[in-house]
Amino acid sequence: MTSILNFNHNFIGRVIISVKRRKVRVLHPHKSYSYIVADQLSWLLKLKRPHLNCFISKFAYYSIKMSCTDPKKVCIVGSGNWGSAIAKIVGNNAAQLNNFDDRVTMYVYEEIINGKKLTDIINDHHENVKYLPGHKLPPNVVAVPDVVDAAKEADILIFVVPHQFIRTLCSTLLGKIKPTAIALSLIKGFDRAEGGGIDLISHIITRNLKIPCSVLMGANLAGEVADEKFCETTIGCKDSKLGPILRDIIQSHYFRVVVVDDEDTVEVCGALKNIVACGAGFVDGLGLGDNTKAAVIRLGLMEMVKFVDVFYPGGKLSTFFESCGIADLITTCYGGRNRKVSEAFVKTGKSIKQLEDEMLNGQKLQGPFTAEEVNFIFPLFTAIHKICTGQLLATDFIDCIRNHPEHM
Ligand SMILES: NC(=O)C1=CN([C@@H]2O[C@H](COP(=O)(O)OP(=O)(O)OC[C@H]3O[C@@H](n4cnc5c(N)ncnc54)[C@H](O)[C@@H]3O)[C@@H](O)[C@H]2O)C=CC1
Ligand SMILES: O=C(CO)COP(=O)(O)O
Repeated sequence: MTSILNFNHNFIGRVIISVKRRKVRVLHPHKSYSYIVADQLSWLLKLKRPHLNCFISKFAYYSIKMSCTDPKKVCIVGSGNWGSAIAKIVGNNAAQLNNFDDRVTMYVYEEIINGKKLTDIINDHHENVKYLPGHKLPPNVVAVPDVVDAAKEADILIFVVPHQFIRTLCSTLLGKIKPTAIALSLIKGFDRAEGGGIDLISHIITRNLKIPCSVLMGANLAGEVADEKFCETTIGCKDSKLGPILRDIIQSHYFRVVVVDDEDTVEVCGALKNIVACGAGFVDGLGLGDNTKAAVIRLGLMEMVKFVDVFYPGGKLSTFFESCGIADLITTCYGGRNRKVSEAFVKTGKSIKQLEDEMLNGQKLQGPFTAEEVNFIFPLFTAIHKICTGQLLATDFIDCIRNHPEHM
């Protein structure tokens, strides 16, 4: 049963009581709202008189007022291909859901396109004409060229830049954001740790900005998400209170979220599958068939599992069966940019950098960088790195697969 009660003095909003769910919801005139556990106001529920204009005691009034929280402000740090596709979902959700502020800021690395600033184009025409042409962004998504201006008031920071820019952004943001903010990283990649080895991007964000950072990874080719074609994704979040908040701002009827607590494994999957996708591209470039590509995908998956075992012990095998694992591996090995450029690399003999510039119109590849960062121990990843950097011929790739320890 849901009852609506209007306060008849000191009006602060409407109270919706859901007896079934034992929750009291306060709708503030300024969109602030709060869920109050029914136990706290159980006397109110005991009235059981729907549509009653009731007298609220001072105590109840203040307890409701105090628990009214401001709607959460969201900032998207990044505006590339994926950043813009996710801005479409987040902008729509923020406009519809009471617990989020309508206005979503989006940090845009400023560029001049045909004599106009990209931020002006986005704010005037609601389209990122460079990185996601042909898709309208909701008008409540506001492009901001200064990352501090975009992020300083945000309660939720969604990081979605190519991983090579994260350290600079963190140092710019240090001390300039709300200490209570939380972060969600959509960035697939690693960075080099200062003392050697690799660093997870979410760990860099947490360490540098001193805020918790969860991750979102999945089989999510940006163009298909922007076209509203159905897909799944995985949020890795250890804090059971934050997971639902992050899911609410990101989930839509065509973008379904599963939250798991195995944060590090989710992130490692998102980074490593980009290396395997380069291998899949070599197979395509060499004209080898789907069976060979499947072998590369399988061996890549084995190395991903091993990588987690060695460097992030305690990770769950079940996480590899979420969207962030096998599903993202498959979609990227068939439809991603890493695959596409790697195929062209074999066919044209041009360098990866040259092809990235020629083929991606400013978008960035993550696979070759990541292969360089993990260029040790793992034979498939190492072979892919060596081919990307010209230390090995693409035609030698099959020998690497043939001699992989999995076949010994
Ligand atoms: N595009 C996709 O389909 C998906 C991408 N991802 C991941 O999301 C992350 C971001 O990817 P995209 O949004 O596709 O980016 P993108 O590949 O479109 O990269 C271009 C972005 O980099 C920005 N940029 C260029 N120079 C910069 C600088 N010096 N400082 C800051 N920003 C600069 C550009 O302004 C632009 O926003 C990556 O880690 C990627 O792996 C994840 C899922 C899907
Ligand atoms: O991560 C992706 C899909 O989930 C996109 O992969 P690419 O960067 O290879 O396009």
